[in-house]
Amino acid sequence: MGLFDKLKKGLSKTRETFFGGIKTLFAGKKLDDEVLEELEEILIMSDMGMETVEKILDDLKSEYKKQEPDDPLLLLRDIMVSNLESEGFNANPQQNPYIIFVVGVNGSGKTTTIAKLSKKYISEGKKVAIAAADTFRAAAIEQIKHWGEKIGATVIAHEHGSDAAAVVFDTLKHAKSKGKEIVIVDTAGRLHNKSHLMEELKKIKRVIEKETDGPHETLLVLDGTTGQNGVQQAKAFKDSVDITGVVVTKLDGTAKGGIAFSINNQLNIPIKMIGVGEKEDDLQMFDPKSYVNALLGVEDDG
Ligand SMILES: Nc1nc2c(ncn2[C@@H]2O[C@H](COP(=O)(O)OP(=O)(O)OP(=O)(O)O)[C@@H](O)[C@H]2O)c(=O)[nH]1
Repeated sequence: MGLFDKLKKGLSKTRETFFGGIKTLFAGKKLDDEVLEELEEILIMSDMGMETVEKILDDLKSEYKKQEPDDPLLLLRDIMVSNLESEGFNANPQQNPYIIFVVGVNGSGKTTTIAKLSKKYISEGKKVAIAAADTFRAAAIEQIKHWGEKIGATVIAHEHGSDAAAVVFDTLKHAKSKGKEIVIVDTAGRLHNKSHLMEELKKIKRVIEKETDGPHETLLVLDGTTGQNGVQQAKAFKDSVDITGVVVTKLDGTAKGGIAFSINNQLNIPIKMIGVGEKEDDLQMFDPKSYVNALLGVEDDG
């Protein structure tokens, strides 16, 4: 199965529940008030966020008048795409080591994301070191070690319960002495309380800043099924560490695929990757056009 087919399959729940209905709604009709009202309802239900829905509708109305398109669905597609911000995969970063700091609550898909990213860099011929800095959970250390072995990345780990910042310090030292071009830092998603967690993340960040010119990327991994709660959670992370990109996972498990727009808009952070299933290839680099095509059931025209 090709990447787009995987994406389409992963987004079938949200397409079948909400977005797919737009095609039928538009078929052979003029975009009059009634059609636009129904469209508005679909978009709101998809968790897109009111502000984005209004912006998309305004753009659609004015462009529809101007362009009189044969296929308004493609016009809507283009407008939706312009409301999503993405940032490509930095395959050949100039900084060495290039440091990717990964944060997010437990269970959001951090480990899967780290494994996938490491694999991608390894396939680009880069050497990868992973800091097992979620020392709060013994299982997390084991899980990341297991992945490291599987994909050929070195994992630097200390004992369960040890100082996370010290693990990061050692990983940076290792990367510099062994010529590892990419360092990925796994972190805890839950400590005794939220402020404790945020303090730990800040401490790790200070270590990275002191030892290198990084972090070069700070990725927040967000479970797409948590909807608006996830967006609130993201704000807390954003306030503590500067998030440079979001990874939205488990989009296959939600009917509300509009959440990607909401995240983009409310947080003002580009989406880097999305997860649409549990298999390795189901975590994809985020491409707004393919995403919207898959939502609307439009063929991918590149
Ligand atoms: N359906 C689906 N499941 C996913 C996706 N991404 C991750 N998962 C699953 O979600 C669960 C949690 O993923 P992990 O990568 O272990 O998450 P984590 O944030 O590292 O969690 P901890 O190990 O608990 O800290 C696993 O069972 C994954 O297989 C996705 O895009 N879709």
